[in-house]
Amino acid sequence: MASPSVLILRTAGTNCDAEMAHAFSLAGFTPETVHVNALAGEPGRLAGFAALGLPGGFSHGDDIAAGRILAARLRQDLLPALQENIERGMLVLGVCNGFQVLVKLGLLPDPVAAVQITTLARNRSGIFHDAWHHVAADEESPCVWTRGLGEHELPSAHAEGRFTAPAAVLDALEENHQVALRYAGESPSGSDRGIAGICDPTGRVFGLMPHPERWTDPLHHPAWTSGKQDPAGLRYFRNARDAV
Ligand SMILES: NC(=O)CC[C@H](N)C(=O)O
Repeated sequence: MASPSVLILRTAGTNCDAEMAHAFSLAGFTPETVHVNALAGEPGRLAGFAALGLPGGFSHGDDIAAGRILAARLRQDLLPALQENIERGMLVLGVCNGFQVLVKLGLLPDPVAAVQITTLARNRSGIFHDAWHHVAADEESPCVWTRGLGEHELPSAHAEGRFTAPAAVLDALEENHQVALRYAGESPSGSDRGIAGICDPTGRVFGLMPHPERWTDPLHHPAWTSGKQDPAGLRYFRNARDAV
């Protein structure tokens, strides 16, 4: 079978696009990195891709709030095209700044409604947090990206990672198993209910604050010399490949 293609979306300030493209290619995808200006001029291009990746970084300098400006740009120029392609089965992954964009655009938690009902606020500590920690996937979640992952480690690097929403929204997300990923220990950001990542009701659209694309090789882990390292980050991308 031909290698499925993934569109990696970038704009001014994106800085994790190369790592994300590499992770997808290790899992068997053919990545193509496209600037938002090019895609906005030709939204029909999305139809040629099996998956869409929104990488981490500091899009538009995190001005106003992280992900806010790119989300507004996507709402203005690409929202119907994104919704149509999600509806036909396109997989979507937002990592860190990409998760912030998905949440602020409202593609998470529900791409059909596309209304913002959750946010990623400043970390409770008030500082940029950069460390490895334990996370746990909800095995009952429909999320295709986290299938079979259980508890594992991932690195994070963010200043605005505190997932928060009204209690009724959090209750609904938990009930539907849309909280696909939680911090297993203390949340580095102070997220409500330890939330690290959520998916849409179909499980195909997924966003998370930690960076799976930064752990695709045993040598990426700080304890690599212990020799016990199975790069869990790569499994997210392999799961997507299996789901295509
Ligand atoms: N690594 C990232 O994508 C960082 C996201 C965003 N700039 C923040 O600091 O919260």
